[in-house]
Amino acid sequence: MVAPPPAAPDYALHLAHVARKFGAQFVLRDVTLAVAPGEVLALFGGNGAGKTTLLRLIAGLLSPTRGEGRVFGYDLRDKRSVREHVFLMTEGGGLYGDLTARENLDFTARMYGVPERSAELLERVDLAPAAHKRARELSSGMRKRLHLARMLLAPSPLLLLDEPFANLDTAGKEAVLTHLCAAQAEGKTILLSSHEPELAAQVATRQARIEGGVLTAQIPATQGAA
Ligand SMILES: Nc1ncnc2c1ncn2[C@@H]1O[C@H](COP(=O)(O)OP(=O)(O)OP(=O)(O)O)[C@@H](O)[C@H]1O
Repeated sequence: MVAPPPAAPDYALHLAHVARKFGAQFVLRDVTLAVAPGEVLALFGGNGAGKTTLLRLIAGLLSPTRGEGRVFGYDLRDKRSVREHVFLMTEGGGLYGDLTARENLDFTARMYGVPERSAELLERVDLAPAAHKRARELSSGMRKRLHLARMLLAPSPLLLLDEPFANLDTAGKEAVLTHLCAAQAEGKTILLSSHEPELAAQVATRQARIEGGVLTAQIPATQGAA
């Protein structure tokens, strides 16, 4: 049975002993995590450690094999409510390849029920010249910029960002940092996975590392993650 959300949840995200396996292999074995509203948590871990799996699970795209979790008080099993509170940015998801960059943003606005402002957002992420290119014709860095524009459009209070700095040039990485800081200043809660500790540390209020299916370190950002 799915429990109702508390009237005033203390946490943006709360996970208790969450595990997830694919076939016989446990990718996440025992993840317990509490994230307060407004925190920016950077997740580190080697290739295949389970970062994307954890983000997809929090976004309601995967179910935990074991354990419990809540997003703003909503049980992870209540996927519809969870998805209403979460924006997930992953390399593979979220964009429609046959739609142009602009059409993707128009569609995102309609999906969230917010006013369309695609031209302005394409300017903000330096993608205006590619407005009429199909998403599948964009380079990976340009697709990342389009994802960033989608993030700016999303009203979701919890942002889950899978490697937001990957495949970007220096200016693009700076732009991501600027937009993340702005999102945090607006009160958003952010979980981001990264292989770039120096960049992530510039915006993270806390850092954690996934290793062997568990979170091995949850430390304040100032102490470093490596
Ligand atoms: N849908 C799936 N079916 C089977 N195995 C999967 C699935 N999704 C992920 N895995 C496996 O789970 C493990 C963790 O993958 P995941 O993508 O979460 O790692 P990651 O930490 O994000 O890695 P990277 O840093 O390389 O992006 C990998 O061994 C991967 O092959």
